[in-house]
Amino acid sequence: MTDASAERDDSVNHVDAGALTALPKAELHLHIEGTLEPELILELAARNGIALPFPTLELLHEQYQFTDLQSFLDLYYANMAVLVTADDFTDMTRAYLRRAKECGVRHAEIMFDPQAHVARGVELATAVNGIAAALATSVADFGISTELIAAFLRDESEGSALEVLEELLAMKAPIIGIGLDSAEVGNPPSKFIRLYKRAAEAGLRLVAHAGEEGPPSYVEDALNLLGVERIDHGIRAVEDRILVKRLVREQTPLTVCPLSNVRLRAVDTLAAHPLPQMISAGLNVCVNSDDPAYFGGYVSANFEALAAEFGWDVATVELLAGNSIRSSFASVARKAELLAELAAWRAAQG
Ligand SMILES: Nc1ncnc2[nH]cnc12
Ligand SMILES: [Zn+2]
Repeated sequence: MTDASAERDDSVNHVDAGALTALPKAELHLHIEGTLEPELILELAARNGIALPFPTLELLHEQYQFTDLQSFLDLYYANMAVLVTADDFTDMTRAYLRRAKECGVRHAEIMFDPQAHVARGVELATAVNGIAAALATSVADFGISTELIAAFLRDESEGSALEVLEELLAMKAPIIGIGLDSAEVGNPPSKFIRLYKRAAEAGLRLVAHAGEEGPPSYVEDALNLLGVERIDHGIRAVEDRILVKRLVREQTPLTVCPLSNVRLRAVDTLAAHPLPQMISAGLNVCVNSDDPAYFGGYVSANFEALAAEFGWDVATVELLAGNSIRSSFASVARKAELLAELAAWRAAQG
């Protein structure tokens, strides 16, 4: 990391860590299974009598060094073995909401991976009901409005995704939309045209991971072939000037996850992250934590690392928080409430 403070212009209104955690924000790119902290993994393993390959905190911590997306996914899926009962899913979700509250998150759109649980023999209803129980009281318990998104595994078949989607619809699962995640390269959006068509027919909102490790053409295809409203990551879009122009013109939300990108080596260092370039280009970007238990921090940690690295001022973090709120699937009234909170935060910064 470069020493951004050495280059700071004191006339610029920099933001301190306290202000960044108080900043009212929405988190739009968050995998609930990626919030399973090592301590909770061990606790749930003990509760469910599951023998883990890495049975101590020390051994588990040693596994958190990733070379790419797949090396992370291997551990992420293995650790899900501890999620057995609905209470396990509820506890995991509540633990996230507790931490999100400390980060100033006021609205969260939470992805879960239904196929990953069904494949382990966990009933779909167990996962859905467990997560939904925590979300049902998120406003009362944590002051956070929430939505749930079912993310489908792009390295599985479209048929498998369609089967699970039909089951979710039949059980009236409280999902607002669908997403697409897991191993990107070699699994283009074109594999999932029927899935997204079915979800759109069912009135669901559409998002997809694209341009994390995959090429800019995956971002374009997610828009053109799947009709997504929001792109998760999208950082490789910057490699295609014409695509950037389109994304700026259409103000397509890109849910960027900087610490994730560094830990999964999508970028070499935070200093080399394209986010400042994306902001300058006029792209509709926001900051998110992706899988915070694996990538060194929750959403405030992302803001803090970025603000330190790039010497951000109040106006920049306000823009990013505003983008997160405006790009959410929250109601018009809720967005207005959160934007008013953001304006109050701005006024308090002087
Ligand atoms: N960053 C990520 N990219 C793709 N799939 C994921 N599943 C959980 N985190 C992911
Ligand atoms: Zn993700």
